[in-house]
Amino acid sequence: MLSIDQVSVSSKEKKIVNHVSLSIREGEWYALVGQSGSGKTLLSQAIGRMLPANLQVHGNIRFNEQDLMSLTAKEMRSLRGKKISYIFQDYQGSFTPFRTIGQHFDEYQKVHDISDASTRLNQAVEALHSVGLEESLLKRYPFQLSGGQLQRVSIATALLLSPDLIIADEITTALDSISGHKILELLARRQKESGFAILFITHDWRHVRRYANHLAVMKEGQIVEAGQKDQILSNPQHEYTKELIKAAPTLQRSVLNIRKGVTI
Ligand SMILES: Nc1ncnc2c1ncn2[C@@H]1O[C@H](COP(=O)(O)OP(=O)(O)OP(=O)(O)O)[C@@H](O)[C@H]1O
Repeated sequence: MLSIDQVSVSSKEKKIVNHVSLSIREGEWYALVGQSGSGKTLLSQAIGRMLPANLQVHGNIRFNEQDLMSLTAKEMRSLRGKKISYIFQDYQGSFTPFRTIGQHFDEYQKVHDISDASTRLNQAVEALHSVGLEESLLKRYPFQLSGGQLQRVSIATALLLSPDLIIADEITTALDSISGHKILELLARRQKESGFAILFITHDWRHVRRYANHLAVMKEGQIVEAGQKDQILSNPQHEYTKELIKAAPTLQRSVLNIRKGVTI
């Protein structure tokens, strides 16, 4: 469904993402890991044409047989949210403090041409229920919600229009570990129900181990290794992947388990 072919992202000074290729299939949970600054976020922003204005992108990005690089800005805006949605680490930044949660939903729906007010309300209530939240939250302001609740609202909004691909960029980093765990369990449940694919950017190997089917390892703007998660965890080829796995102590046990044939 998503095919990235020889994509580079450059500033005037340097190439930051360097000829990256990867493809994500329907319903897949595709993890992208790698050191800080390796270009994971910029690559994910390039997909939705959300890059900062000082950066240029080259290469081919196809989504459901559509060439994303050739879409107009308007076509791209309509595709974002409907077909490809983002969930960010900085969920606070996704909300305007003086607007209620209901007004956030309403605005998002209006941008996507849902013109009937009662349809918008019903859809928002259903979306909140689907992430385990009460309808009464619609009247509240973002500061009246916990971090976990706000991130649930972000997920509900991202899933509102039933996209085919969710891009989730370190979505649990700002949460405590229990809230983070609940958020990922929720995302996994919604994925089972709806069948969307996820590009999942993370530093946490425990999350890779638990949720991903596929894995790509990025270093200094390039993908150094990609493949089925179990295969890479049990038999990493690149030195950098080996180093990363070694640096994640809890993963060591899991790798041993894979080698012994225990499912992780
Ligand atoms: N607008 C920009 N102009 C120039 N360089 C940028 C810009 N945005 C990001 N960079 C640089 O590009 C590199 C890659 O950034 P990116 O945010 O994609 O890394 P990352 O792998 O997502 O890191 P992290 O895991 O810390 O989020 C970094 O060195 C960053 O400083």
